[in-house]
Amino acid sequence: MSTRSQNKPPRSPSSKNSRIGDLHLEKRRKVGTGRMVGVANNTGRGRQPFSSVNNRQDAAANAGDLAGTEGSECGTVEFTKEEVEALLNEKFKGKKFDLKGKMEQMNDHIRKLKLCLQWFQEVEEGHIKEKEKLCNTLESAERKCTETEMAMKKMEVELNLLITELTAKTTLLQENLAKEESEKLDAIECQRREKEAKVVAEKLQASLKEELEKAEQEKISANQRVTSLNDMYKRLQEYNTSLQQYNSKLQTDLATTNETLKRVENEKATIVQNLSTLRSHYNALQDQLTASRASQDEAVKQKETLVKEVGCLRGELQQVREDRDRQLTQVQSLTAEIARYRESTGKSVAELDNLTLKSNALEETCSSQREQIRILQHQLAAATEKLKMSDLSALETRAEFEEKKRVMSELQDRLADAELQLIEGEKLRKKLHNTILELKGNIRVFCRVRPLLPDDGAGTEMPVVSYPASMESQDRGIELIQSGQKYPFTFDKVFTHETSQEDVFVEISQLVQSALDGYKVCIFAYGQTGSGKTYTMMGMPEAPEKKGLIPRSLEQIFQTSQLLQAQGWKYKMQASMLEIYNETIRDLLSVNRSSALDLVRSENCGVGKQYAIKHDANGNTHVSDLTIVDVCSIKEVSSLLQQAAQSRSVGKTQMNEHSSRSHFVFTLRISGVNENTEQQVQGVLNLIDLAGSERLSRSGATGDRLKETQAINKSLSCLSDVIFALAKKEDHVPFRNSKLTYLLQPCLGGDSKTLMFVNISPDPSSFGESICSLRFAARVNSCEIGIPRRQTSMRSLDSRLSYG
Ligand SMILES: Nc1ncnc2c1ncn2[C@@H]1O[C@H](COP(=O)(O)OP(=O)(O)OP(=O)(O)O)[C@@H](O)[C@H]1O
Repeated sequence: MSTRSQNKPPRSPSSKNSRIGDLHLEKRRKVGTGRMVGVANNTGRGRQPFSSVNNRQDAAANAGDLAGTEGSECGTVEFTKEEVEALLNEKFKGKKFDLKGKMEQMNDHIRKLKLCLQWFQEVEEGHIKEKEKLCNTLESAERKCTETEMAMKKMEVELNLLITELTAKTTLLQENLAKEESEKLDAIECQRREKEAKVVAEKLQASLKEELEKAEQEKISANQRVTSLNDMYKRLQEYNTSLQQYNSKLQTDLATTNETLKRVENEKATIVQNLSTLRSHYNALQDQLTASRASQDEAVKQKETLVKEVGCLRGELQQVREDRDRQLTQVQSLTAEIARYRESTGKSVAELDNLTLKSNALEETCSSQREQIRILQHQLAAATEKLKMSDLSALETRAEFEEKKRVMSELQDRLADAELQLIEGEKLRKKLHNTILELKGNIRVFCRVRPLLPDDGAGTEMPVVSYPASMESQDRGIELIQSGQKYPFTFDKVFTHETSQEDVFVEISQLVQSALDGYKVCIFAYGQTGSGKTYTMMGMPEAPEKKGLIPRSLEQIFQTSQLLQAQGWKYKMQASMLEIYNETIRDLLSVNRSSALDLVRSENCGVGKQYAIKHDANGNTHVSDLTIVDVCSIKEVSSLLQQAAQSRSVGKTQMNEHSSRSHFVFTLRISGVNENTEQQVQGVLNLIDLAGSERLSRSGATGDRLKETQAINKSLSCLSDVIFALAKKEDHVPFRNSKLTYLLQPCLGGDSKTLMFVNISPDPSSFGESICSLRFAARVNSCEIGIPRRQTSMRSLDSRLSYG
């Protein structure tokens, strides 16, 4: 057993070869011959059932024994390789002319050969049945996988629709809520303003009330003053009346006095008359004077008394007059005082009027303010009502919102459940996908035939490529035809010249997806120059439908990584691009533009930047000093691809106008971490466009081109050496013989998922190269590499996203 196979993990029971080996073992046990010499060991791989023969004679004798004993007993005989070889090499013994003896020996030999043939047919049938069984298992697994994928996609679409609907509803509700909230805020603001206005109005009312009270007080005091003035006026009027009465009394007294005076004067006149009478009488009396002197004296005395009396009366009158004047002065002063009082009363009245007016004005202001207050109160009541209403509606909206929130959280729970289911489904899908890949073999080979080009020798010869129509090799078989002879090949998939770029990509999209799941994935295109490798890998990026696998894979990687964000995955991508030209590595993303010159110098003088390839324990490849660029979008990678395309070594050959003269290696390192599960994955996607193989005789190359072609052919032959060594499970695999094989070591000999495209030209003149390519591809197809291993771990607290 080789060192490589010792290191390999135990093979799964589903492994095709071990199952065939087991079948053999079982069959042998059934036969019960006990002749299990080396079968279990040697047929364990299913590919080399026979060990080399050391002693052919013994083996032939064994075969003879076998044919003689078991063949007759059981009808089924098994042969080892040694036995078969011994049988084939068996020489007839006996004398030269013992024809009978030889005849018998020949008959015996023919019988053994028939038995051997019968055994071969049985083994072949067993193989075919097993193959059919495996095919059926594969188909059912694929069907299951497709169904699961369909269900997942459907569920995803439904969930996306649900999420969109919910998001729209939430937005609407949030808008409504925001509207309601703003209305509520407006109402609150309005209420606040109204409250302020109310407070101001109340303050105003209070101040007005105070003023009113003051005015009323003033009014009361004024009224009191008016009342007191009125009282005084009344009293003065009364006094005036009493004075007038007194005056009139005095006038009456004066009149009485005047009457008395008149009476007195009348009396005086009477007296004078009396006097005259008396004088006459005097005369008479003179006579009587004497007689009457006495009477005269008496009369004089009387007169004196009367004069005294008149004087007294005059004094009295004077006194009365003085009294009257005094009274008059008093009346005048009282009148003046009354006038003054009247004046002051008038002033008070005016003041009172003024105050009344002011009071009226104040009352009017008060009433208008009251009216205003009433309106404001009305408005306040309306605003409060509105506020209540908006509070109610806000409550309703809030309740509705809460309800919606509850529904939403329910839906979110359901969504989370569905997402969990999705994750589970995704896990199942990955598992199934990996099982399928394991069943299919870890290094798979797809064949692609390009269409005939105008420059090809179309129509001059018969077509060289055909596709068998049998169900068994549908989409998997290809036949090369030359001179009526068919050379059939079967691969994992055969794409005809009509297959579009998209259809090709569909077949590898799952493999690309594996890189995101933490696998190392390697896809490379192999074929003669001009067979469509660059078209397959890069395509024509300017025409979207003709985009090749590299841009399509990157688009898928970025799109899927975006989608996986919903499941908590965060990815970091780093891209690097290099070419191997004449066994020298060139960094295609180097900013140092002189690298091309370096290259020429390095080739010619053996100097220049040396990029060293190293593999670590995890099977990760590092190229020292290589530019690694962090990329976040397809746009960034596209511009890097453009930059690389411009730096690539391209030349014109007789077979291709723009021939890639180097191996182009695009590497995308993917580091993912799941924030929810703390799971970490590290995948690598290697996309390689190999330089075209070319026969020197056909290439017509000379000088540098010849050197290039030789370098290309050498590295490709190193690649085939590696593949052959792997196929033969040799102890030593010459990975280090070329930069290309050393770079691809983890993909070819490690735990990567590797896919090779073998590109074929349908041009009849390329038949030779095509058959070489197909034979090489068939060899690769039979090659086993390690079981793909996913690079996954759990994130520790302080770990960072980094490349190993
Ligand atoms: N499937 C296809 N459909 C249409 N045209 C194709 C297809 N495959 C290849 N071609 C055309 O064939 C020509 C050669 O293809 P391409 O340059 O891809 O070959 P190549 O194998 O990369 O050659 P080299 O090894 O010399 O670089 C190009 O003009 C390309 O457009």
